[in-house]
Amino acid sequence: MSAFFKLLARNRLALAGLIVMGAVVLLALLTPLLPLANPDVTDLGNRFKPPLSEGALLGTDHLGRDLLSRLMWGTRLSLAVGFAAAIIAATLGAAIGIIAGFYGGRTDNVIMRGVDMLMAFPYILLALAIVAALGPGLLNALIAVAAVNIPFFARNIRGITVGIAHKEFVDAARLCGMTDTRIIVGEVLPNVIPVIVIAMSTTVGWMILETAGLSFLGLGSQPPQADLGSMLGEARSALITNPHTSIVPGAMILVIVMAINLLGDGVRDALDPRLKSGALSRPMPTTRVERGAVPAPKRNALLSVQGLETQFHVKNRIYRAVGGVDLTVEPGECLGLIGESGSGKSVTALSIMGLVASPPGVITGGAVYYKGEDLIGAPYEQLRSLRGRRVAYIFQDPLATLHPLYTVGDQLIEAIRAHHPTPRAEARARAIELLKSVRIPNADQRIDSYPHEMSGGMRQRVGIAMALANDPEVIIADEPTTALDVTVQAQILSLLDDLRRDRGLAIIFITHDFGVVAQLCDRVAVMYAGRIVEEGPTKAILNRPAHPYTAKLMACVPELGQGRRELAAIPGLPPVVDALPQGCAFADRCHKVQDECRIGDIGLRDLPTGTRVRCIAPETTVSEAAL
Ligand SMILES: Nc1ncnc2c1ncn2[C@@H]1O[C@H](COP(=O)(O)OP(=O)(O)OP(=O)(O)O)[C@@H](O)[C@H]1O
Repeated sequence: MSAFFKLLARNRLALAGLIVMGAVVLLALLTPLLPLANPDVTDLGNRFKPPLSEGALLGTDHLGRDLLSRLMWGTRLSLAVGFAAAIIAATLGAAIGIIAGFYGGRTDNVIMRGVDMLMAFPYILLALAIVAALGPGLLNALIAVAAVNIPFFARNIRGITVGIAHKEFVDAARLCGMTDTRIIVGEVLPNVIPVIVIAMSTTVGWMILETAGLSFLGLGSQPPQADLGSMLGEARSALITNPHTSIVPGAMILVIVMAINLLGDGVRDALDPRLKSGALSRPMPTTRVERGAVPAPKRNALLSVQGLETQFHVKNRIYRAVGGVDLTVEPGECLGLIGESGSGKSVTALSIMGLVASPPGVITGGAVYYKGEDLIGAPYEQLRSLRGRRVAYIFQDPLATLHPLYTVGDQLIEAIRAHHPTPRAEARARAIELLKSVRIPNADQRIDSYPHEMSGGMRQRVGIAMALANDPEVIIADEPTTALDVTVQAQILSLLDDLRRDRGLAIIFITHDFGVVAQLCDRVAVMYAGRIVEEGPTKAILNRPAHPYTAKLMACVPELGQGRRELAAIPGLPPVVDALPQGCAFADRCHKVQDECRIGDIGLRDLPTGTRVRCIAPETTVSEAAL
């Protein structure tokens, strides 16, 4: 709750709305206690007194009644009716929407066609018809306003419920044998409540206006009772001669509706959890860079990452996702980047081309040298010309990266023409060639398929074809085979292996899977809590893992034909990256932990096996390794 208020307070307009609305509601609540004149007592001798007159701060109306007093009592009534109508409309509309969306089929059809019929009438006409049928009066106006707003809530909530009713957690609740009522109350309702609150906060102002409208027409509050609409209605005849009688209630309506709308927008933004990490704010075209000294290039590698540090600044917390990573990759070489989920592999890969979304991402240190040129902090135009053309990415889920409404051919052609303006026919021929090179059968026809018409393996090949579209020198593949079955995975791996041999591609291959590393990678870097803990030739690491974490990771992998062996899961969880411990981040989970492991910064040190390890008591000791 306090997080909600903090978020709300960050939005200055919403905060202003909250303060104004709070003051208006407080005044309305305190009205009976304030020393105000009786709002209904007429005094014809004192008609139309101007504002700031003695005994009448805001003047008097056509019957000599005190305008300040009528304004306070009228505001109280208008707010009460507006809020009551909003609560009634939200409750009934949400109930109707949830039932229609949850049960679907005929129930949904019958209910929603009824709602459609109500929505077919203009709001105010429908409200007028209801009041005409029930008779004028404030209660009937409230019923009319609530009734005309029920369809709005029903439609909104039904749409949300349809999506939720088909989610896995609802299926799981059904499988547990829960009744429909329990599923609706326990699973569906908590998910739609934020939407109801948001819809209410943005419509309550509208309902206050509608009630005022009915009172203005004489169908709401009846004389002598004052509400804001009836005050305006009564002042209509003196609009020119005594404008203050209209301005006073009119200004109050304006203030209330503006304040509620600003507050409603703020509530909506604060309730959306994606906004907390800046997900809906427009990301910068490249990751924000705030680094100190820039490390000099160590050697002339094709791509060399040095001391890379990337953080996420979310409110007052700092998540150190990447804490000083060094990597190099040469033409024709495949470097595996392996580690548990959350170890910082993807953030490292995305930082290379400045693709980490800012906000909240910030590169706080290090350098990325591509052919000796530092890419961190490079101008957007330079990065843009390198992205896809020199350094290309393949992501894990091609269904999420391919556009669902364009054919794969269109998307390939766009990728080709983004860097090399070529005639469309030529680009199409090249796209077919690319599809053939990733072994898609019937490439000439498949080019006109939409992503959903292809299998997962084929889509992933399209992703690879797109990465190859501009003949890049480096490909960064972020778990491209995780979502695929083993046969397709083997095909994709052999395809990548052939490509790097034929074209001299450098590949950084991110994975969880040591099997994949063994098959494809020349060298491997093991990441833990944002740092490389072991790095070296694949064979050396697979034969003699030196870091206890690497050894434990490998012990988790089942091996066919190796007899019965206990699969040792690593106890505990990786540390949270906004509170990393001193010394070795793996210490709490390590079976060889000593006091020294928790002190200072442990650096990477070379072992005679040709690997480097960040551990003071490696599994393979120097003398052992030298044997
Ligand atoms: N927008 C964000 N805000 C805060 N923290 C983030 C954000 N994005 C990533 N992180 C954190 O950065 C760390 C590294 O994430 P990253 O995605 O690089 O892990 P990973 O090793 O690639 O995991 P996986 O294998 O599951 O993809 C994680 O602890 C994650 O929680």
